[in-house]
Parts: sequence; C-alpha cells; structure tokens
Amino acid sequence: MTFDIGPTAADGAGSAPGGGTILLLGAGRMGGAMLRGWLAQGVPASAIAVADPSPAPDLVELAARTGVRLNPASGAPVDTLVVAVKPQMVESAAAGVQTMLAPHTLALSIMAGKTLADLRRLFPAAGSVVRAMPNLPAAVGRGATVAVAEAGCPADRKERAASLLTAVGSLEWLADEALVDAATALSGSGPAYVFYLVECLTRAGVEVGLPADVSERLARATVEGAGALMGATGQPAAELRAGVTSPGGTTAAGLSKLMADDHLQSLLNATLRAAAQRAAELGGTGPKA
Ligand SMILES: NC(=O)C1=CN([C@@H]2O[C@H](COP(=O)(O)OP(=O)(O)OC[C@H]3O[C@@H](n4cnc5c(N)ncnc54)[C@H](OP(=O)(O)O)[C@@H]3O)[C@@H](O)[C@H]2O)C=CC1
Ligand SMILES: O=C(O)[C@@H]1CCC=N1
Repeated sequence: MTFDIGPTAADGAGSAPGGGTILLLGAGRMGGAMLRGWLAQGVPASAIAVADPSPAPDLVELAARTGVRLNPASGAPVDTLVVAVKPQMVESAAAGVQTMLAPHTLALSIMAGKTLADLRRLFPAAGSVVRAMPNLPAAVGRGATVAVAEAGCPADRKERAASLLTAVGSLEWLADEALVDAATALSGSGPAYVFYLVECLTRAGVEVGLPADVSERLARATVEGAGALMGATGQPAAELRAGVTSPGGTTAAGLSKLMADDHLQSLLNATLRAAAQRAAELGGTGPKA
C-alpha cells in the first residue's frame, strides 16, 4: 500500500509544529494518543495523514470530523514519518511507505527496541532518523518521553521531533542510545506497573474488609491523588512518604511489611531487567511474537 499526503508545506499545505507534513504509520493506542495530542496543540489536520489498514471506529470518526486523511492512495514524500506500529509488524509496514521518504524526511520512531541502525535499514531514503520512547499518559498530555537522534541529525529535524513529542508531554534527549531500552523498561512500561499496583491495592482492600467497589474507588483515587501531589509539590518521593508516616502509626506498620528485606526493590529491579531485556530482543529483525 502507498499513500498520497498531497501537497507538502512548501506547497502551502497546513504545517505541523516545526513545519511540514506528517504521515502516522499505525494509529493504535500510542499513535492515536499522539495524533489527538497534535490536533489539540493546533497541528492542522490538513498536514496529517494516517496509514492504518484496519482503523478503529473512533479513528474513522476523528478523521471524518477533523479532516485528517486516512489511508490516502498513492505516494508523495512527507516531511515527517512517525512510526507507531508494533516492532513485530514494522518490516512489512515499512514496505508500504518507501515512496514517502526523501532527503527532507525525518523518520521518528516510537517502537520499543528498534534501534537507530534498525531505523536506518528500514527507512533508507529518509534524511534523518530519531528514536523515541513515549508512554501512554501522552493520551492526556502527560507523557514522559525520551529520544535519541542519529549522529549528525540537523538541529531543525531534532526540533521538529521535539515539537511533536512535547505536544503530548515532557521530553528528555538522551546522549547515549544504550539508555533507551532502560528508559523503555521504566517509563515506557511504567504506567502498567502503576495500574497493577491499583489492582493489588484493590484486592488488598477487600482482604481487610472493604466492599470491592469502594476498595477500587479508594485505590484509584489514592494513586491519582498521590501522583498529583508529587507533581504539584515537586518534593522528593521519600520526603512525601515521610510526610504520610507518623512515628508509631499505621503507615509505619504497613511499610514495615512493604519495605521488609528490600523485597519490592528486588522485584522492581527484576521487573525492569526483564522489560529492558525484551526491548533488546525486539531490536534487529526481532522475534516474530
Ligand atoms: N502502548 C504503549 O503504552 C506504548 C507503546 N509504544 C510503542 O508504540 C507502538 C504501538 O504500540 P500500541 O499503540 O500499543 O499498539 P497498537 O496495536 O495499539 O497500535 C498499532 C497500530 O498499528 C496498526 N498496524 C498494523 N499493521 C500495520 C501496517 N502494516 N501499517 C500501518 N498500521 C499498521 C495496528 O492495526 P491492527 O490493530 O489492525 O493490527 C494498530 O492500529 C509499538 O511499537 C510500541 O512499542 C511506545 C510507548 C508506549
Ligand atoms: O509493552 C510494550 O512493548 C510497549 C512499549 C512500552 C510500553 N508498551
């Protein structure tokens, strides 16, 4: 499949932050979240095309309502290709967009594991490549993203990548690509660990006698509130924890179990090691599943 995004910014089409046209390859949970962030930040819908062979109904509705082009036919080069398909799918997905690449094209990937060298191989005609790792709170403009650019990437291409990534949250550029898999394990996958904490707190609340619905509401509100407090105060987590922990009180009693023998720390160390290891496995031509 090839795509025609129509006239480029140079022809007077709408332009993305930093200028130019965008092709979003894959608009599932993360790609869709980024697309909504760009539109909310005022990127003109006319600058954006989406390639996704079986778009979800809400994406079809969004495209019809905003004018974002969905699976347009035939090809012309774009300024930015955002690669948001699963790493296991990218070999076949990349084949359909080769005619959209030109020396002025920035290929910006959010795929876990795929390295700058992989991106160079997959998108050989793109002028520049940037590898990023956002996370799902991007859906509400609160994503935490890291990114690394290939050596020699021009400043204006990095700025273009930064504009698209900061439209959905914070961005840290990493100097060392080797750190991206570790960041993927922490912040890329991290929201899932926090959601699992809410599930566990809910079950533990039931264990100490709360009705399940009350327990779930309290667990959710506690995590939301704790996160908001941390964000609003900027205080170190350990200080905030100390603020909850009255000497000889209930929290100290609870933490004596949670912190015993560094069990949770060891578990999180193993958790991040496993996630980082999986990111490394997804690089190269990667496993198929
Ligand atoms: N989910 C997350 O929290 C995060 C994900 N990422 C990365 O983002 C990427 C996408 O993940 P996620 O959004 O969760 O996955 P999804 O499966 O939700 O989204 C991928 C989308 O790509 C579509 N797709 C499949 N094949 C093609 C193709 N050939 N051309 C165009 N589109 C295609 C899929 O369609 P269909 O469903 O029909 O197959 C789907 O809509 C991954 O590389 C992941 O590593 C990064 C950070 C966080
Ligand atoms: O689980 C995954 O592979 C993706 C990358 C980070 C979050 N979700």
